[in-house]
Amino acid sequence: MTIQWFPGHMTRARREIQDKLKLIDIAIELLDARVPLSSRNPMIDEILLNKPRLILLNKADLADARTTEKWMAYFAGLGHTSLAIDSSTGTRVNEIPVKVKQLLHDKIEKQILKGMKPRAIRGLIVGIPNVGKSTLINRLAGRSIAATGDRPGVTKGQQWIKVGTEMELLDTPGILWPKFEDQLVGQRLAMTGAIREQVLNIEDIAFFAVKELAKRYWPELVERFGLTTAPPSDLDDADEIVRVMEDIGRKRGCLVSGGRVDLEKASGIILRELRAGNLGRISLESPDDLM
Ligand SMILES: Nc1nc2c(ncn2[C@@H]2O[C@H](COP(=O)(O)OP(=O)(O)OP(=O)(O)O)[C@@H](O)[C@H]2O)c(=O)[nH]1
Repeated sequence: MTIQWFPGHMTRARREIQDKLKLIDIAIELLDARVPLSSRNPMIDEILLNKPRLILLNKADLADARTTEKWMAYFAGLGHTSLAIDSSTGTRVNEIPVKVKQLLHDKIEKQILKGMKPRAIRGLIVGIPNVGKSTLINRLAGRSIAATGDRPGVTKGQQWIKVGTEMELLDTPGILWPKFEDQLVGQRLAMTGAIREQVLNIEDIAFFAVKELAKRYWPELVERFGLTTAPPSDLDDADEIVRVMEDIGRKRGCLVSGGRVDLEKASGIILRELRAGNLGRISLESPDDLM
């Protein structure tokens, strides 16, 4: 689901998360492993302040494993512990309570030293729309709980979901906004399907996708679509990208009268297969780009 975010919504979302922070021991920041920077809220450090934090690179099943490793090293460099997971199948999700306990080790020790029986660790999942918050909550809870489509501003009673015996989660995640002002962020999120096609034109999104794929994953493109065309000689030449899109369209029989390629149809195919992971595991951002 895509939400329209206005400055007022952002302020309210931020306040709602900060109210919830008072109730919890740790924030669990969910990012999309394919686009960890673009799926990251630009104000996250200011919002979470000094709350202990675990970063989860979700949808790791769709991302390039080597690039995900690099992202984990990148976040370690910023002082954050991270874990790559797949909430849809549950891969490595059971490591979350373990990591959380490690991160709060000192606090738990202090409680024990004071003779207190440590209570369950309380966590809050935060992330931008479509990053997988509800899927993860349901996975951790072992049953279907989170109302997908929960929106900021809709108050309801706080409920704690038990995750094993030592952890509890707030049932409603904190919804954050992405970095809208950066056009590249919008394009990358659109490629993953996090931003609806109504906002950006489908052919434009597929154009960006083919450009990115030609840059890093040309062999995967050739293999998936059986391309016979040469790679673009200049990635900044729009005609060269469209030539590849047309070849994809021809290979998939997206033709209109006169033998022209139906680019809209071809675009739909490209995006659907990219998002479903049919081209292989693809990361659209790498820490190498930041060098
Ligand atoms: N392949 C894959 N898909 C996932 C994973 N986690 C979530 N998804 C899919 O991503 C889509 C969005 O997941 P949600 O759990 O609804 O995301 P959300 O963050 O709660 O979204 P909002 O309700 O819009 O805030 C759904 O189609 C999920 O099935 C994952 O680890 N791997």
